[in-house]
Amino acid sequence: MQDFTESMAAQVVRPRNNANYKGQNGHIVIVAGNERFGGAAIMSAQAAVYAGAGLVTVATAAKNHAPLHARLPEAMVIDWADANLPILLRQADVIVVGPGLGVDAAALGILSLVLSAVTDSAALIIDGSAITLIAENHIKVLHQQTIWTPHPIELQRLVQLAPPAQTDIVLPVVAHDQLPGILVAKGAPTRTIADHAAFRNTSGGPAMATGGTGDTLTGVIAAFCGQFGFNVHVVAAAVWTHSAAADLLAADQYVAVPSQVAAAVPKIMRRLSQQ
Ligand SMILES: NC(=O)C1=CN([C@@H]2O[C@H](COP(=O)(O)OP(=O)(O)OC[C@H]3O[C@@H](n4cnc5c(N)ncnc54)[C@H](O)[C@@H]3O)[C@@H](O)[C@H]2O)[C@@H](O)CC1
Ligand SMILES: Nc1ncnc2c1ncn2[C@@H]1O[C@H](COP(=O)(O)OP(=O)(O)O)[C@@H](O)[C@H]1O
Ligand SMILES: [Mg+2]
Repeated sequence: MQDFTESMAAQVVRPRNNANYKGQNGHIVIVAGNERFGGAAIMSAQAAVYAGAGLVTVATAAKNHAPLHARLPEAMVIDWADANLPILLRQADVIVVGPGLGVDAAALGILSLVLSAVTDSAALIIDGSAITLIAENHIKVLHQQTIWTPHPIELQRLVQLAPPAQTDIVLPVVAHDQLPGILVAKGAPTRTIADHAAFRNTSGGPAMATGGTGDTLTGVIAAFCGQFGFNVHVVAAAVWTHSAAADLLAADQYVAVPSQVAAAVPKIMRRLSQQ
């Protein structure tokens, strides 16, 4: 497994053309946030906006609409029970499903809807509750452009491998056999794995050990795929950038508060683009 460094991230995050417009930077649809976990949807959406997504729409429980708009006016919103959601999902360049989704019957229904609406050309980021639901219900995901973002316990649910067995040698084999697309095995360090490449992240640290850090990562990965395409280097660069933003805060804060991490991402992207 190869270290993923700042100079590798700088090969992904290049300066924008002068004529660049929002339609070229990806329409992201984030399906997230039940009545308890609205914050997860807000953090994912904030990170997507701050990492440069062209358009961000959040499909979430009705209760979360006003708080989302108050915190993040850049994001659009749709009720996740709205009959138009499948149309929106079919228009998306990148879909995030799972942060704060919950694991009840309603959440399972929404996840099934997403899995049936995603088009072949869209990237699909599966996180949090969606991973737990897929594992518990033995759902087979066939979508090729999938990005899985489990923490070690979610990964254990998914592939029946306890955290100590999630080694650099074993994970690529298991990912190849069981998970289509790209695996982001979060931890210290996070490893980003595809069929022909595997990277160990070199940024980040324990200041990130707080609820919401993973929700924020989903938005950064989504925005990177929306702007730079779907491949393992782009995803590893998103992981590096998210943790580097946390490192920036950790230089003079004990805790890298997730919404502050999102707010620091544009600074890191600017630094990368100037290299
Ligand atoms: N503000 C919010 O709305 C938040 C919502 N969240 C959502 O809440 C749902 C449940 O997620 P959770 O991850 O809390 O619950 P889970 O039940 O999936 O996993 C939690 C368990 O995993 C363990 N764990 C996590 N990382 C670990 C590591 N690196 N090594 C060893 N053990 C580890 C925890 O200690 C805990 O026992 C998800 O949908 C998530 O997106 C969380 O992100 C927290 C914040
Ligand atoms: N000690 C640590 N060192 C590096 N990264 C960490 C550390 N602790 C947590 N993280 C990062 O924080 C994130 C936690 O994700 P997750 O558990 O899904 O959070 P949540 O679901 O609460 O948003 C991952 O990206 C993980 O790599
Ligand atoms: Mg999580």
